[in-house]
Amino acid sequence: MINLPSIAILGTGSMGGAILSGLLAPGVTVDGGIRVTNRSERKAAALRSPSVTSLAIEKDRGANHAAVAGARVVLVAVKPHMVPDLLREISGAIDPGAIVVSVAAGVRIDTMQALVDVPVLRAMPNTPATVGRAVTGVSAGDRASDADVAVVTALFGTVGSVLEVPESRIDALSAISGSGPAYVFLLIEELERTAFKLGFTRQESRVMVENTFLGASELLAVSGETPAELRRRVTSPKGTTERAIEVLEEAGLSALFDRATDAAITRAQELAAP
Ligand SMILES: NC(=O)C1=CN([C@@H]2O[C@H](COP(=O)(O)OP(=O)(O)OC[C@H]3O[C@@H](n4cnc5c(N)ncnc54)[C@H](OP(=O)(O)O)[C@@H]3O)[C@@H](O)[C@H]2O)C=CC1
Ligand SMILES: O=C(O)[C@@H]1CCC=N1
Repeated sequence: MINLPSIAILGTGSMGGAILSGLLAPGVTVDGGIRVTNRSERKAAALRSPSVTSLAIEKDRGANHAAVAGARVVLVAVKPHMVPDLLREISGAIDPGAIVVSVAAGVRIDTMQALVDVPVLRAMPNTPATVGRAVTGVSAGDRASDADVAVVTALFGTVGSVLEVPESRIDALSAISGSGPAYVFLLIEELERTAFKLGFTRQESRVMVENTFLGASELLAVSGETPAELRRRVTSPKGTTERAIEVLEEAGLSALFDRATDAAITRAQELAAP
């Protein structure tokens, strides 16, 4: 059983919504309730339930204020460029004993602590949070206590595993696990496209490729082997896989991943100082 204190989620889109699903999972209780906000009433209405007070800015300009008042945890999950204005808007309504946790890429703790009087922490989850399989990096600012870190760890523990990292590492973590699901989905898309080009139907391509990814992930999870060893077991000496892997390596796959993650880190730095 996980017990969490009252929480407000400001911006309940892909990421905020995934975290909300963790709060609503069996075995999790939130003392004092869950309040969430969005800009549009359409989105807010879809999230409303006996356990969730869901407010829309377009219906009530004071929605964020109302959500934050009395909350012990204020989770900020709007787009990075909106964070400073949002914090300015709510700073007067945040309880003195509350903490702010932001999942926004790039936006630094110092920047946020300059706008509110309470401790600020950053968290970088990923969308597998929706199915309870997130990896979340958590960084605490200098105002945060061990108890604050424990609350945030418990919060993100409802949607997967948590790693505490210094803030200096969070952009790199974001480039790996925050963005990582998109890299995996891109590979799946590409392999499905290739299967279709080789003459399989869309449906056949999907069955083959998606089950290959799911099966390989499951094998990695249960076998206790390294990915390198599992790859070796597929790659028969002088066989067909060896030929395919040679092509990927000759084309510079390793260098491409280095470049891609460097680009994500550079973008996070740009978001820090828009
Ligand atoms: N998506 C991901 O994989 C990850 C995202 N993040 C971070 O999460 C944050 C949100 O990203 P994501 O969930 O993808 O984006 P979304 O666009 O899906 O969600 C943002 C939400 O914020 C709402 N919103 C807009 N303005 C306001 C406001 N003033 N007050 C309250 N809510 C508002 C939007 O409502 P409406 O749609 O009605 O306008 C929308 O539901 C970003 O900062 C991103 O860096 C971090 C890790 C992973
Ligand atoms: O693309 C983004 O900016 C966010 C942060 C990590 C994943 N999605």
